[in-house]
Amino acid sequence: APSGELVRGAAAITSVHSPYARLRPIAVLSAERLAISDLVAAAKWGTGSPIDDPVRERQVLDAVAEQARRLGADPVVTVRIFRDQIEASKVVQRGLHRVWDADPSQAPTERPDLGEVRKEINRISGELVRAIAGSADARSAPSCGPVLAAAAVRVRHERRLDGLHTGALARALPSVCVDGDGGEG
Ligand SMILES: C=C(O[C@@H]1C=C(C(=O)O)C=C[C@H]1O)C(=O)O
Repeated sequence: APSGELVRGAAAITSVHSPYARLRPIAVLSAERLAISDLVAAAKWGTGSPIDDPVRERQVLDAVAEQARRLGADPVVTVRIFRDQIEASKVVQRGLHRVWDADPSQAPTERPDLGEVRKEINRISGELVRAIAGSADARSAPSCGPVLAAAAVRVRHERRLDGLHTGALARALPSVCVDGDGGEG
């Protein structure tokens, strides 16, 4: 039989309370938000709608701040993380538009409705606010950076992310850990 120590070690890794279990959903939801950004890019392609939409960004940031407050989480930290999520979405959109400009045969032939796509973004953003609110301990632990990086690598492999989406995922995450680039430290 495995030693008690081994069992406790495995339990610590697989527990829903482990730092990995707390941080992995942030990486997963960030990757999902970036996958939806492909649809945002398709919705805007050929319409003249700009990739940067500061009015919509303000709405997104105000909404997540309010959700964080309702959950008793820190709205300032939540907004900081979402500024990176938005930048990452624009990395994906610009990258795809560049590819489609260079080779129009790769461009989407159907145009999704931007309003519908944004409803999906809102849903994922709400889940992400919950994941942020539930991970305060893991985000302030010294292990946060390495654990989050491990989660991102795993998501990259599971979802077979291409270079564009891998780079964008890295752009989405630097403020998640309290001592990350966006932190006060
Ligand atoms: C995703 C969009 O593109 C950009 C990114 C946003 C986001 O990540 O929420 C919001 C507005 C745009 O600047 C969008 O227009 O909905």
